[in-house]
Amino acid sequence: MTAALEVRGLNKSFGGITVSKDINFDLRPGDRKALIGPNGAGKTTFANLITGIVPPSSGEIRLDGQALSPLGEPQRVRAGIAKTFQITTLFRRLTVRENIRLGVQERRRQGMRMFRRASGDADVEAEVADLLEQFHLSRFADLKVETLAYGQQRLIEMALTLALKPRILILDEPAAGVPSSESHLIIEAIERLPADLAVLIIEHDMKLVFQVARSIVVLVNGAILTEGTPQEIAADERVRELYLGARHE
Ligand SMILES: Nc1ncnc2c1ncn2[C@@H]1O[C@H](COP(=O)(O)OP(=O)(O)OP(=O)(O)O)[C@@H](O)[C@H]1O
Repeated sequence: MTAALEVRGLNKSFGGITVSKDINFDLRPGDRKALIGPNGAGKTTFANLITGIVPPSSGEIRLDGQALSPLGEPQRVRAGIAKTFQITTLFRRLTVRENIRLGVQERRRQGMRMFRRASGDADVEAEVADLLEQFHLSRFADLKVETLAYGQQRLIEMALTLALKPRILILDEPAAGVPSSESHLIIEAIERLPADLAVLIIEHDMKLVFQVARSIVVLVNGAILTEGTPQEIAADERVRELYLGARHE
């Protein structure tokens, strides 16, 4: 089966520094792939190359065989590539429901422009209710975002991103800043994502990575060191050195 997302020979340099080195990477429908690596390994840059925030120096990224290079960031979102919103983009004084409704309405507006398809308020509300349910946010629906725990705010971000109906979902540090007592909320939400969605998780929290990822890519100095199942990665001496070496010195 053709990969939904194919990255071939991707390179990126900032000035004289190469931050992405000859990256080859596939993401298929249903994948739960994690990208890990030490600070500065180039994980965020790789995500930014996929979403179109930064252009590559060379190489190619294709979605269903189509080169993404002509498309800017908003066009890639419309093509189905979405990265989680950051909390700063939530309207903190609006309720959870109002925030998610804005996301659904925005996607429908885009859709109408493209397909001239009319959609009623009832459809919007039904979709909002489904997203609230999926992320176990229904009981908080009419509370202001600012009153919720940080972990729940990160769930709202995820729900908003899902409102875009992406095919490729990039979760950029979904557990960052979330207290460990709330990290199960994030893990459960990832486990409940639609089965056919292609998911790439960039995360430092190894507990989360090993719990939700079915395959793990290790990036070091901009290059892929190895890719494997969680069991293979956990047993890989080079990876153990990377993560444990410093602590055992
Ligand atoms: N716009 C930019 N201009 C110049 N250098 C950059 C730019 N963006 C990133 N870099 C450099 O590229 C390298 C990789 O950064 P990147 O943020 O992609 O790594 P990362 O693996 O996501 O790190 P972290 O885990 O700390 O977030 C770093 O050395 C960084 O300083």
